[in-house]
Amino acid sequence: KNLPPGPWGLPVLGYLPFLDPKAPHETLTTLSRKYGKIYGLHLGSVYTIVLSDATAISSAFSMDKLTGRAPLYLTHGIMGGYGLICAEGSMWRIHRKFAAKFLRLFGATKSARAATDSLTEVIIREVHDCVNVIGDECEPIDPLAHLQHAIGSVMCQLVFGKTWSRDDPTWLWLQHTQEEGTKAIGVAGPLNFFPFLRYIPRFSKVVRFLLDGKHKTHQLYRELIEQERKNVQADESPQNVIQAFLREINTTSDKEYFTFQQFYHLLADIFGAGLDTTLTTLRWQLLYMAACPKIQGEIREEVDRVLQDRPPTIEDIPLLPLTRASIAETQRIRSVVPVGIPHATLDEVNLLGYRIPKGTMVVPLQWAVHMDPTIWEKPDEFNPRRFLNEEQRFAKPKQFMPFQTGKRMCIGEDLAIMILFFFTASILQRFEICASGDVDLVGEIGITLTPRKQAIRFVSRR
Ligand code: HEM
Repeated sequence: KNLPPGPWGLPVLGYLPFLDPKAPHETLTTLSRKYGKIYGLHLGSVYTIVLSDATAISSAFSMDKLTGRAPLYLTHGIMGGYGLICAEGSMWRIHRKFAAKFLRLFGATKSARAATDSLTEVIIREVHDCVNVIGDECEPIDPLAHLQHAIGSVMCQLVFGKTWSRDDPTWLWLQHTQEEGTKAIGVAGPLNFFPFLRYIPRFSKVVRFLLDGKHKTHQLYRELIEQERKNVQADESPQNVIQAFLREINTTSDKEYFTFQQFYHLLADIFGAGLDTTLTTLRWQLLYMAACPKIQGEIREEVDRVLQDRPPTIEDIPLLPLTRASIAETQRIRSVVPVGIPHATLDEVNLLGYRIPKGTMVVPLQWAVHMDPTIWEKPDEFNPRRFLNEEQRFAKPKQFMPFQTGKRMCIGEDLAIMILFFFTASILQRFEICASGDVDLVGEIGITLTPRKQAIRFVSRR
């Protein structure tokens, strides 16, 4: 049938029982070293191909026929194909365009320099508040709660047009639901491949939990929409995603795609996709700073030399190439989504000479690409300088793809880099980050690869 090579699996279960549940990305990477840059296997009933080469991923993900989402129970069953992350076809196309438009409008993309000032202000306010709160701590701490509040507040401002104080019960509840939801999705993993498992008590409980969390957050979004409705000014451009969507409902000719069901899912997607990934990256970044004091010192020296005592601005990004490179190196060495976010074929396609059937799940194996020793010398070593060119400017090789590539590439890359840059530069301006015992750089795999909870020391430099 001209399918790619790959390992045999068991009847019904396919290769699932042989994946290391604690590190599926490593099992898949080992297979890629054996079978090559494209191989196929069955995960339950889902036929899957795994790509572990940057050029192959780029050419695959540039095809229209590969813009589908993997046929998984969570994306298609629980999310029902709504929102942006799980949508396909016209729903996806229309909302991707809409999302790109409002991100440009809010200054969250490189091509929107004019509007970036107000967004910078929002981020700097939260960074400032965050470093002050961390500065008040006397003991080693896990900065998770402080960073979550700060980055969460940036996203809340952008998406809902409001923020909450750090001890507000609604905000604590929203963060908790988000966190537990992410864990539950991890537990529910096998359901993706065997939807019938939802009739088994252990899994039916998880499904109920996820659906319940979804309905309750949607209830909150409904209230936020009603509050925001009063703030919409007909003659002003929208200030947040809620206002942008409310305006679009009135002006669009694609009314059937701008329903309230879609509204709630889209808010959840932008908020969730923006918060979890950026927060996890920043946590890894601080851990690597603690684990590599010499590199931290060099970055701090750059920050001090360029910024002195003033807050960073967007124009500083190219002026601090080592700081920028350290963010990229963190994203390489600890891919937030090591297995990548899979796509699906909407029709039969030909890929690298193989016939890939319609409905195949296509995995862009970020871990294999980012840890390939033939591309990255000593890939296990944290070395930001691999992202500097001969002129010592920041440069991204094409094999670096934390945001993936092609038609469905992350729409929040510029925003994520802005947030990560402002936080990293400001934290290093104010503190020396020191280990408090061994730094655990292994992490835990769920939907994302996250650091284990652990304390580090923030030693004030003042
Ligand atoms: C370090 C931070 C981030 C990382 C590593 C990251 C990574 C990714 C990846 C790998 C994808 C899948 C792309 C694909 O399917 O080919 C994605 C999609 C997406 N990201 Fe991000 N992301 C980050 C930050 C953000 C932010 C700040 C936002 C908020 C605007 C965001 C919004 C989205 C959305 C809405 C999608 C779905 C796009 C689509 O399906 O068309 N992300 N992201």
